[in-house]
Amino acid sequence: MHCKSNLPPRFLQNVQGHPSIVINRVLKMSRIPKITPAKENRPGLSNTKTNNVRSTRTIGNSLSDADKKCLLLNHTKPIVKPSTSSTVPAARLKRAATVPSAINSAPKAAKIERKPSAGPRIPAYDYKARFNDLLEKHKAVKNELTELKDKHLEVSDDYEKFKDISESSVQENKILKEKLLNAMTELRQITSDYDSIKLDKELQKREIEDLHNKTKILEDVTHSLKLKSTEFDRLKLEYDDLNRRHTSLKEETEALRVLTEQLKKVSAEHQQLKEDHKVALEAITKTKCDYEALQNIIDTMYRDQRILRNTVQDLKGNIRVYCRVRPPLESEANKPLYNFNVLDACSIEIEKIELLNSARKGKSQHTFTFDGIFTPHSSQEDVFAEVSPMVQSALDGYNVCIFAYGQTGSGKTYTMEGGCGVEQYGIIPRSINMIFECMQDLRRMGWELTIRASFLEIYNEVIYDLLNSNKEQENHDIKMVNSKGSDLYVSNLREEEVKSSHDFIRLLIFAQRNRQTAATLNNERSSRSHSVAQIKISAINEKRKEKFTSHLNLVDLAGSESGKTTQRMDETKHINRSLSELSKVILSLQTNQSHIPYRNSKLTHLLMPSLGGNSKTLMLVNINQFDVNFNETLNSLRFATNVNSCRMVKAKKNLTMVDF
Ligand SMILES: Nc1ncnc2c1ncn2[C@@H]1O[C@H](COP(=O)(O)OP(=O)(O)OP(=O)(O)O)[C@@H](O)[C@H]1O
Repeated sequence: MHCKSNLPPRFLQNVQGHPSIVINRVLKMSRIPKITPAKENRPGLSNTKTNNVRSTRTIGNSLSDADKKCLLLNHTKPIVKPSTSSTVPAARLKRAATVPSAINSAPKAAKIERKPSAGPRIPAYDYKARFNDLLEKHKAVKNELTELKDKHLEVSDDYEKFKDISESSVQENKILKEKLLNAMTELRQITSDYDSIKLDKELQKREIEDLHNKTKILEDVTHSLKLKSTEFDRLKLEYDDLNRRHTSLKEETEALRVLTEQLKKVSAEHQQLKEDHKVALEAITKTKCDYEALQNIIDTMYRDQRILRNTVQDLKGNIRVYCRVRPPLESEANKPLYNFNVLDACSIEIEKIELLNSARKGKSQHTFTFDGIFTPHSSQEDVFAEVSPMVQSALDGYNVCIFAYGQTGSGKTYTMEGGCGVEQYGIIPRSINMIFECMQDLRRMGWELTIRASFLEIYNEVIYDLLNSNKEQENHDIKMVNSKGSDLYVSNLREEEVKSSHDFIRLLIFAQRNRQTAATLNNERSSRSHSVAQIKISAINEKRKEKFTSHLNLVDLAGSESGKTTQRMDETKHINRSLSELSKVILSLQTNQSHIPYRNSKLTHLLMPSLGGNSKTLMLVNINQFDVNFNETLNSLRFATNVNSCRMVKAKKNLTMVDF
């Protein structure tokens, strides 16, 4: 490009437009003898070989970028030393070859131009014509010469310019050649580097491929390892499971072995037992027979015992009266006492010496005889020992009534209910204990017992249910169970089944509390009311086809002393009436009256089944030793003596035959 800028525009135009014409002109100029340019300054005309090289170089200088690239590519080919001729592509050789051929073709064209134009042949004899023709030719040649001279001048100028340009081009060419050589060296270096890089790259590529393959293999291995790991886990679980099963099987086997050994032993023992069993069975059969025989004997004995017991009771009397003297309490130590003497097991003597200044001067001495006397030293157990045959009678099927009679503070409640602790238990809790203890023996003899309990209070001839804690009490009337009138019941009265002594004690405590609450509401009511604990015993013996129902009435009577206030007068009226009615009933029974006035008071009416011929009655007359209560004590003892003098007819058992 640099070259182009140094050429004159016209030349450049020619060169760019028609390179062959320029070359022709140059060749033509080389034939002009006047101009003898230096051989080296005339490009491409000395010999073909040089021309070829030069023209190649010239052409190389004016190579297009594409050719240069092509050339570069040829040089950047792998390091194989090419032969000079074979490395040049055929196309390029052809192009290079066209340059000399164009140069060579220039003289031919000049020759053709100098040929005379073809016209009619001048005969040899026509010298004039030939001369004219020669003149014409001479003119033409002369003109041509002039023309050529002008052109020569013109071309000489161009040549000079071209020469300068050529020189500068040669210089440039040299520089470029050097540059090209440098570039070629660099290129070779780069090519070598490139080749080594390429090799490296190839190697790296192979390595990468290797690595890739290895990665792939590794991935495969990892995947297979993962699978193996999963398989391993599964197998481990299976192994653990199998191990466990193995252990348990081992244990089971061991246990089985032990069991087998035991089984052998047991089998031997079983055989032995079988033989023993056979012997035992024979023994049992024999024992059963003996047992049945014994049972019959026991039954007979029990019956006889019962008969005897009741015979004794009958002989003793169905109304029995005991006297109990309570000891003074610590708080009553300073109270003056009257004298009393226990003459024998059944007689008591009380004595009071009246002061000389009193209206009734002298000694007041009274002797009373009862079925038994309990001194202040007698324990609750001593008392119950005498009472228990009555409870036994209730278990034998008799109606029984046990009274505690006496003035307020004489020890009635203590005797019937008792104090705290088992030792202090009175007749009521001891009776229930005895009933439940005997129940076991009766069960063995085929008796099934049902115990029901109710607690009531009679105050001023009104019945109160002590198992009902409501202030508003329902009406309680004494009614007949059936038309025979042998059995009675109290309407709206709660009756609880008791399964144990504990059940009964719980109910007793509940009844006591209800009675105490009523007492606080109504001044000292507890002392002025009759308290009745009813125990109903229902027994059935399926084997013997017998059943009975008996009542055990345990009565804590109201204080028997006369009242001093108006209210007390009213209470005393009721109490005295009921006690006198009780006395009347007992006397009527004693004298075998056709009419027994049971219904004259609530108490006698209620106790009717337990006071009649078909019952047993025990009265405990409680007295204290206080001098001040001497007269009341005397009254109590007189009342008890009256009762004691009454001897009932032989008691009848409530036994009935049952057809199951
Ligand atoms: N045998 C006895 N041994 C010891 N203490 C007794 C005896 N008898 C009664 N007592 C005591 O005497 C006091 C009065 O007895 P208790 O309350 O039983 O008399 P009561 O006749 O029932 O009186 P009330 O008619 O007022 O109910 C009580 O504190 C009681 O513990």
